[in-house]
Amino acid sequence: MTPVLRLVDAQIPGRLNRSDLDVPGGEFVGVIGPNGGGKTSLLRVVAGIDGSARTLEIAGEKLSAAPPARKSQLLSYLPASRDVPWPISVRDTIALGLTAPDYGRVADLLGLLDLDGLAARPVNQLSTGERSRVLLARALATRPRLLLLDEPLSNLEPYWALRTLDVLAEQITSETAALVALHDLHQLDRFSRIIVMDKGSVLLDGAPAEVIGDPGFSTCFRVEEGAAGWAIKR
Ligand SMILES: Nc1ncnc2c1ncn2[C@@H]1O[C@H](COP(=O)(O)OP(=O)(O)OP(=O)(O)O)[C@@H](O)[C@H]1O
Repeated sequence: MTPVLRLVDAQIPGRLNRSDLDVPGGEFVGVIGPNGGGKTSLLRVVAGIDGSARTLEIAGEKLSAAPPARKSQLLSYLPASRDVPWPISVRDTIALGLTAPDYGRVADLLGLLDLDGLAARPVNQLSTGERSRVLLARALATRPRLLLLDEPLSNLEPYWALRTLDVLAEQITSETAALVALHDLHQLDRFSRIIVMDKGSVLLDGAPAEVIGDPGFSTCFRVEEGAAGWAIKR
């Protein structure tokens, strides 16, 4: 079956070393790694924003050949920055994620992320966590084949961090996948696969337990899991 993502020989000079990645449908992938490890760089090359790749195909389609409307059905990219300069409403911000007006879909997303009470507010006047939920709703709007989310859990209160993982897991079907950058090591079991980026390369790639159990994991993160939870590696 055609993978949702096929990436061959991707690189951003000085940031991302030559990397290959195959993501079949149904995968919910956590992308972790130390600061500067290359998580954002990997997401940006897959989004077609930075760098180059010999092959970058989403659901078998060459991303660079896709017209903008098709591109937004193939993938959505949520950048790590939550800055939004526009004084436009939450409802209209979510609608901007769509390729054609569909206020039924916007209403569903407002409900899904508990944003009904904020729908008429200017998005640039929300708190950072509130804005995170709006931008996530916008990223989900087209039901893309591939979700690329850079730290969607940062700035969220515990309830919304957990609920966001539930919402994301519910979006995954056999024909879609998600790559989610995060730092919270307590959430790794929620993913079907974990990729560890270190020094601009994929260091580890596998099921959560396999990756956490690899000796390279604690060396790279300089933390280790003990009876009392994660602690600095001595
Ligand atoms: N615009 C840029 N120009 C040049 N180098 C950059 C740029 N952005 C990032 N880098 C460098 O590329 C490397 C990878 O950065 P990247 O942002 O991909 O890491 P990250 O794993 O997402 O980090 P973090 O956890 O801090 O968000 C780092 O060494 C960083 O300093």
